Amino acid sequence: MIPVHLDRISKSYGSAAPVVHDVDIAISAGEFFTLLGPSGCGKSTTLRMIAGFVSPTSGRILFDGRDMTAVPPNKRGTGMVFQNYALFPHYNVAQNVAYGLVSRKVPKEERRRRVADALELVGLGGYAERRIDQLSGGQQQRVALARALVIEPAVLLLDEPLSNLDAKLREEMRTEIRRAQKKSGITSVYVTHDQGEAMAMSDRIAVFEAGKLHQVGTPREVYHHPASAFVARFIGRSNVLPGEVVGREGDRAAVKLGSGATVLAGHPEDLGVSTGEPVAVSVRPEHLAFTEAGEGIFDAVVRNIEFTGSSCQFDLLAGELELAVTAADRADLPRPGDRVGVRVEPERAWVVRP
Ligand SMILES: Nc1ncnc2c1ncn2[C@@H]1O[C@H](COP(=O)(O)OP(=O)(O)OP(=O)(O)O)[C@@H](O)[C@H]1O
Repeated sequence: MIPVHLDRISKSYGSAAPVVHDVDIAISAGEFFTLLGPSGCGKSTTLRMIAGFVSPTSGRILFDGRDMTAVPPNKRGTGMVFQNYALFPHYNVAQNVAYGLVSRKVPKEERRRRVADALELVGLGGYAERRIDQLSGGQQQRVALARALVIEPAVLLLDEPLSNLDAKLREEMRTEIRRAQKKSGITSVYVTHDQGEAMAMSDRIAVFEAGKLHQVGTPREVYHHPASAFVARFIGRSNVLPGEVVGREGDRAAVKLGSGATVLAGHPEDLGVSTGEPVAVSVRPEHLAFTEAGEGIFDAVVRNIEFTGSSCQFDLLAGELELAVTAADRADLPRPGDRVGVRVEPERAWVVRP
């Protein structure tokens, strides 16, 4: 188990704006760490810099304190799992998994044992002799994972490994990947654009937008204390409410919203919030609740309701501001066209960078 440090790395192609900009991340030994963001945000480029397929324009990649920036990919001790599996179709399962051991000249007996262990680890114990084209997509991805794990890499790198699978299989496989990673203890870096996947699997998540790192935190931290409006909206849903700081109470800022109501909101330590400053406050839909009109932070009209089974999702209009509210299903909920008051659950408002 080794730590990985991305030491202020940037990447530019030609004279265009950097696709990765001054990213500094310290990944702990044994951690399952996810690079998350929308398409084109630079997460795959960052992963490729860790693998060594792409050289940073500036900055360094350190494995266990050792500078790997100039070390070629095959000398870094990384295992890769790709979206398209990249298996050899004319080899059977065991031959595919053994590939990296053959090229490392591992003796035959040891090879056989390690391949069997790796297949066991990914739940493919009885599949050694199967042809690749006789496997489902999920099984092929397990083979790809076993092939990466069998070489006992120092760092496991996974680039959107589940995007070719259907939704149900994706959920099963993310549990499998996490289980295998925990068992092997290998420091892992996972790339995805799927926030649900990132939340479910990761020890910590780095959220990227347009080459810039917005936040690094545990799933709970990025959900409850997003650093920016982008993170608040990208991780789950959020109401991002514009307002102005009018004072403080303890460690929280008093923010006057457009409706004239004031909310107390926590804020990131490094975000100075002084009186008079325009800010945005993030409140999750499940942290807004209904009250009598005139009693909350907003008066609103119910525009639409969606029943999802476990809850009801309300779209409201408060003046020109659209609000999302999630409530547990019950008989006395408001209906479309009703006028309602909306209040914030205590301690649930959070100041974010605009
Ligand atoms: N070889 C290259 N030459 C020029 N531009 C590139 C090259 N590789 C990537 N880019 C650009 O860098 C940006 C980031 O790409 P990257 O693949 O890292 O994003 P991503 O977040 O992984 O997106 P996706 O999920 O779509 O792969 C994109 O705008 C892309 O067009």
